[in-house]
Amino acid sequence: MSSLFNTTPSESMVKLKSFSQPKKHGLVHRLADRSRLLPNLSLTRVSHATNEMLRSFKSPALAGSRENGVAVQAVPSSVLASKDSPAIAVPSTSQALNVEINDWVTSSLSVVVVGASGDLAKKKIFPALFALYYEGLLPEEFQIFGYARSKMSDTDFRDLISSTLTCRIDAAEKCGDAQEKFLKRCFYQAGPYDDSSGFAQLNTKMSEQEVSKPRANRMFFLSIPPNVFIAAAGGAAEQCSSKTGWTRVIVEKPFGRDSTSSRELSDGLSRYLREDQTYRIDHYLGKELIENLTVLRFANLVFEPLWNRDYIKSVQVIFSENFGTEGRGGYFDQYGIIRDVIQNHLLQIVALFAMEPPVSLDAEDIRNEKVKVVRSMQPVQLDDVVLGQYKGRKEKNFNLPGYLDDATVPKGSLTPTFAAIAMHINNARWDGVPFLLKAGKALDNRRAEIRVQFRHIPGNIYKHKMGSNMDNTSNELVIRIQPKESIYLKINNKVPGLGLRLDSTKLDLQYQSTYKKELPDAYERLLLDVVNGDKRLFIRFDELEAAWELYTPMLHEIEAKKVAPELYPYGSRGPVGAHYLAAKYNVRWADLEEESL
Ligand SMILES: NC(=O)C1=CN([C@@H]2O[C@H](COP(=O)(O)OP(=O)(O)OC[C@H]3O[C@@H](n4cnc5c(N)ncnc54)[C@H](OP(=O)(O)O)[C@@H]3O)[C@@H](O)[C@H]2O)C=CC1
Ligand SMILES: O=C1O[C@H](COP(=O)(O)O)[C@@H](O)[C@H](O)[C@H]1O
Repeated sequence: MSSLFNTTPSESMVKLKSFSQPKKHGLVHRLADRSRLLPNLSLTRVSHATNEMLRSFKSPALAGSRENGVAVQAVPSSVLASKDSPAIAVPSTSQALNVEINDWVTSSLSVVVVGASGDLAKKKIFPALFALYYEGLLPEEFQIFGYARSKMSDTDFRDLISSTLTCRIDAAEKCGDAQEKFLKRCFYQAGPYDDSSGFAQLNTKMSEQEVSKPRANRMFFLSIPPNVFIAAAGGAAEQCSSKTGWTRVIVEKPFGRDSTSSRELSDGLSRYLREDQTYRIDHYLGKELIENLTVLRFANLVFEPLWNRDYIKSVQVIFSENFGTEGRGGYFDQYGIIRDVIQNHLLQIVALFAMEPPVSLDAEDIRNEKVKVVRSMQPVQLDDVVLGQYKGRKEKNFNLPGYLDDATVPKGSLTPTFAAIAMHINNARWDGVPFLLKAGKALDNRRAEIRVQFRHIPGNIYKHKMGSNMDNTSNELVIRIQPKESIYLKINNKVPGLGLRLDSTKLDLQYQSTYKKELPDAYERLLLDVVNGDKRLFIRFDELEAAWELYTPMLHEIEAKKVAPELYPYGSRGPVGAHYLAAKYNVRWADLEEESL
């Protein structure tokens, strides 16, 4: 427990700061917040966790409040000397403070990548950290520490990171110099995950670098297989918790295999970390178009009134990849596509899509609404599930391997690499609207999108001009998450000319041509949010529990009955069974109707 949790109210003082504007969100606003407040050493970002903590003091004078634009921040008296010109002093306590202070004048930031030799670290984490550094979004005093069992010197580690860094096309200026400076801030410590000795050495190494600022904030990314999550969290928390600032830990999925294992994992982690320190990442929540989903819904009058069972006939959330499990078969076989993609990424999208308007953009308000809608969903029935597994395909010039051809996949595995699922939300807004989720590997293209099918136009006076297939004439809203990020609305329009002929065309927002800016990777957004203590895009423990409750009985049934997946050829459109599932709900998979990307 942090010392602030242990201190009595009298040992802390409360700092009041007036904000003339309401709390803002988004990268630009966060930057604005930071630069606006940087000169003022009393800058503190008031997180929900801090407010919760303040409320728990139960003293009206000390309780946190945001009323009338006044944010209240608790700061230990040992840190702040005076209300107006706070002199910063190193807290005398030897315990971790975990105070929510992001004051980069007085604090340094250390980012520890546990599992630094691994695939995710190289593919996503180091490039994202460099992008944030290049954009000037990290504090002046920051350093990166790699931790893994592999033996490496600092130089080897810098070479490894260097091979992962690229410069953005639209931000290549002085990028080489920035890379060099970035690499000088990288250090490596080898050690085991299940023994605290290595973490103790890491702590020493970190402390040696964290000398220029009185406070050191520490952020850990557990980029390791789940069997070592708890041990590594324990080692990191016990040996490396910051004694002067906050300590936050990012945990990657999989968060268990079912309700029971997920709860065990949460319990294990909670032995070392409080919920407010734990950041469960779902990188789909960091994607630009997903971040935009709530903007689209709640900042445009035209959509929200239609966002219900009266106007929407079905919602489809589609994820497809045109490559197999290449290289990750060992991991994948223990999970399968439902646990790998649907239970987390696609369900999170559905929750954001279908939730009621939150009271505010505060992380807890959003997450409260997400939990509510997930808990309104029916647990998935096996009748509403179609499973598939890709098989090899031989053509004249190439040979595409099947899932079972992967040497790391057990012979005869029944693990699905494709699933289509119908879900139902039992609430007043969505009663009777099928949510069709589809995810597959080794299909004919790579895409992720949300497709909203609107109902037919009642009493349509143009019916005779529109052809007999009413589905082709209904409006459809498509939110393409990737690639070629876009939002378009299919509408019926008069074909220009003297006659009266209608066709279906698009009101089309293409990000590439409209914004002319390379979009940040999801990990950049999410890592920055952790730095800023913003939990809006991270999964709360009760959300996770509710999510597993929807899928666990069905997953167990599949395993108990040894349900065989329908085979589909590598590079195809997936198993035929998926069409029957859609037909059962009187809809078609809309991605199949459209030209491929
Ligand atoms: N890669 C990806 O695209 C994604 C990964 N994830 C999740 O992120 C985490 C990291 O993924 P990824 O980087 O692919 O994982 P890796 O398999 O590459 O493992 C990361 C590191 O952990 C160590 N390690 C590997 N296997 C074991 C083991 N059995 N016991 C102890 N240590 C081991 C290795 O380092 P060393 O031997 O040096 O200690 C390895 O470099 C996982 O939880 C994964 O499920 C989530 C989404 C996507
Ligand atoms: O979490 C995962 O996501 C990736 C797909 O992520 P994307 O950002 O490239 O769309 C998926 O390939 C992987 O199996 C899964 O674990």
